[in-house]
Amino acid sequence: MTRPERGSSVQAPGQIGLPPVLQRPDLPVRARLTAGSAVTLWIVRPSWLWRRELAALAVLVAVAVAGWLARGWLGGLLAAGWLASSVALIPWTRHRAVRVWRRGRLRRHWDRACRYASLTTVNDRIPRIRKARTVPAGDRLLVRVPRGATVGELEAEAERVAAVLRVREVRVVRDLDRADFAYVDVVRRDPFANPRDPNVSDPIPWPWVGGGQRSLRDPIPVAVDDMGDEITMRLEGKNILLGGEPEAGKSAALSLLLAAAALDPTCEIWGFDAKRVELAMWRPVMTRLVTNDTDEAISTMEDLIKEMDRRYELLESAGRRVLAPQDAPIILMPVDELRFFTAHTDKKAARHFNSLAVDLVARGRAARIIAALATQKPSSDVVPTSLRDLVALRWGMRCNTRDASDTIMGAGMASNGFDCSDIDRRTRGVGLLHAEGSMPRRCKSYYLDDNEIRDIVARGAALRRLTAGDGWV
Ligand SMILES: Nc1ncnc2c1ncn2[C@@H]1O[C@H](COP(=O)(O)OP(=O)(O)OP(=O)(O)O)[C@@H](O)[C@H]1O
Repeated sequence: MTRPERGSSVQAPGQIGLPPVLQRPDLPVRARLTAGSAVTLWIVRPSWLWRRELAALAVLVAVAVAGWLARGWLGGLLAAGWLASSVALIPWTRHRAVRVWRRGRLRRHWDRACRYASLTTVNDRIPRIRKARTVPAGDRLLVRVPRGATVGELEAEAERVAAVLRVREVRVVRDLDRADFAYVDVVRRDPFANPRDPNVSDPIPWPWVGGGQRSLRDPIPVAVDDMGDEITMRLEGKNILLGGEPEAGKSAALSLLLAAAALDPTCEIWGFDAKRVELAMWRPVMTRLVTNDTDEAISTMEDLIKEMDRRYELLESAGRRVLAPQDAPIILMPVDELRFFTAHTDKKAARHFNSLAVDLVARGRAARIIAALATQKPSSDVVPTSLRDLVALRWGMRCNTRDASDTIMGAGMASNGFDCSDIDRRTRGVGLLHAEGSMPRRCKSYYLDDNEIRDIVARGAALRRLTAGDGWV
């Protein structure tokens, strides 16, 4: 007999003239309720889920009974009151009690959500919470799926689980080493929304703001994700593309990379700034700065390509494939407002710039030349696919459309749920950061104000003078 499709209905044979009877043959037949299963269903399972609360109640009752036995009913009342008020008044016990109660409530809600989402196995097991921690956006759980189930099934029902839990979203990511473990993010709120004034995006200070010398080879802290975890970025051997609508926070994000480069005195910065004011503050630590002059931009690009070829010749003559730190400095090439150069009205100049940029981005990584390209118009005429696909790191701030989002994040990303046009316009600096080998993460960049930038630039310039051999700073 062929099994009808899930959710379909068939007409049962009935008497002629009666309305058709719809059946749901796909519904599982319930087992008969025995005394044992009733006890399990209505007593054992709820008691297990309430076990911590029941244990606390049992202790309270035991203390009250002890008091009653010793001093009568007044003694019982006083003993129970003393225990309850001690737990409530001592901060340590109060926090612990609240935490235990919250965890218990989370487990009960999770249990109910999994059962409503039909995530039970044939022997009535559901994915179990092994660890839980509270994060700014809600809860992060480590969940183990029971035998016979897969993490994929939990992922497929994430939306249903979220609806039962009454939260914004439930995200499921399988553990790389264990197929039965999954990280589940229960997103209850937007941690980047400012509850005091939703129109103001509260800046998060950059952890390296007050520090001394740094290396661009180290992981650079750039953002905090919505689970409260810091996101770092390794720039060496990579390129990065930043895109988003005006005022979305691209220049602020780019300034973090510039700040890290400024604090590394061995690093050279060759900047392209079509708006003239975005990189102007960094001029003291820059080797070259091109503004809105396409001819100069092209000749600087050509110089960079010459430098790249010189580095490859050096490697060839030394019989090596990898450039050592002492061979040549890292060059950071920030471009603020890519559109001005790649989609310039002088089509010939724009084509020339594009071909140089593609060559530099394609071959520059091993020669330690890092391109950091920012654009406020993420469209294919501004960011040619031939250029975008060579860039490993993508950072999409709020975009106007799904297409614009896909131009930065990659084709099809928006329909897979990674859509920068979903980001709230008011939460400036929030975006999706897509690093190689991982899924894009929603995050908010750290922020440097003008005074902090001035301070970092002064320190960077002093470090450069010191490295160049000047005895004074
Ligand atoms: N991470 C952040 N935290 C807090 N505020 C931010 C953040 N990033 C940006 N902002 C706010 O948004 C404003 C615009 O940021 P920014 O200049 O970086 O945007 P942009 O995308 O480069 O804009 P444009 O394309 O017009 O140059 C900043 O002046 C700042 O007030």
